[in-house]
Amino acid sequence: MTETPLGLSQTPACARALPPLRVAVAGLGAVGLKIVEALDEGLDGCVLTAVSARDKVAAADRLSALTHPVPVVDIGELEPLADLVVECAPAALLPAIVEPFLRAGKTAVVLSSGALLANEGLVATARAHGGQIVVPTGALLGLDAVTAAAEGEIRAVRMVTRKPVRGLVGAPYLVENGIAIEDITDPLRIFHGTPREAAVGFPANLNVAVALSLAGIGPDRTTLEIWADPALERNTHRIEVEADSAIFTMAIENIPTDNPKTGRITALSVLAYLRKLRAPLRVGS
Ligand SMILES: NC(=O)C1=CN([C@@H]2O[C@H](COP(=O)(O)OP(=O)(O)OC[C@H]3O[C@@H](n4cnc5c(N)ncnc54)[C@H](OP(=O)(O)O)[C@@H]3O)[C@@H](O)[C@H]2O)C=CC1
Ligand SMILES: O=C([O-])CC(=O)C(=O)O
Repeated sequence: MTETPLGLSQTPACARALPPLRVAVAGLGAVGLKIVEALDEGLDGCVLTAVSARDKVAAADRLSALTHPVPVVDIGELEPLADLVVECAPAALLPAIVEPFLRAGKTAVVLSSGALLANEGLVATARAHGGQIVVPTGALLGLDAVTAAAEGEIRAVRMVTRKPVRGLVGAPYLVENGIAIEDITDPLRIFHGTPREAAVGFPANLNVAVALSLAGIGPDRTTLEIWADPALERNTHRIEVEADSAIFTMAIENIPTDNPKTGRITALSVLAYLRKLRAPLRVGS
């Protein structure tokens, strides 16, 4: 046996090791492509077996550098090819991607978590067939602490999101309410409400608020402010939780990907989750 830096004994590889988990990725944008590339480079316990993209020709080009090429198929064809799907596509596609996996008793990792609120039946489908929907921490932080606090009593969860203007333009809430932010010179509070309302008004911008609400006291009791800030370069989220076990404040400044709405840490959160699935030492819940 060898000693690891943790002082834990490193035993020889287990003769009864589980086969690698077959992973499919639906959507090859800022999140999906990063996950695909990392899986292709090798991630313990997982193997990429299929991807889905809107434009298969463009996808073939994006995937041309993969060492282990995988089929590019329509989202309805993914399920037989994998044990788990990572949904990282536009929110409207959530049920079409996730439902076949849940019906087969498999796992669906959901990035478009805001769309779960309009598709709550997916939870019943998972329950009925032994599947599981996983909402990763994504672009946020501390959902382990929030779920722990929810085992006791949480009195309040407040979130304030500040984003650069380019991370918010085009959101339906702004269009429908005639709120123009393109030329603002000072920070502007553009929304004050609940994650349920934000999931409708900002479907591509505030998945994090819905994820937080599902971890804690739900999409109607969590409060949310959204600010457009022309001086910001990063998507920032500040969260305050008051519970009978603890009072805590968390903040994150997300460096955007090529998609200004999406932080770099989002894909990394999924990779961390996948790595834990077959790891002999698992840190964090
Ligand atoms: N939970 C969280 O913390 C976070 C969640 N998100 C959410 O995750 C999701 C993915 O984000 P991101 O990668 O930045 O988004 P992108 O817009 O960069 O990527 C989405 C991809 O889905 C592809 N797509 C469109 N239609 C289909 C289809 N029919 N079949 C397969 N793929 C399709 C798009 O292709 P094309 O470009 O050709 O149209 C695009 O490549 C979004 O819903 C986003 O809101 C993002 C950040 C954080
Ligand atoms: O919630 C989202 O969809 C994205 C987000 O705020 C971020 O990346 O910081």
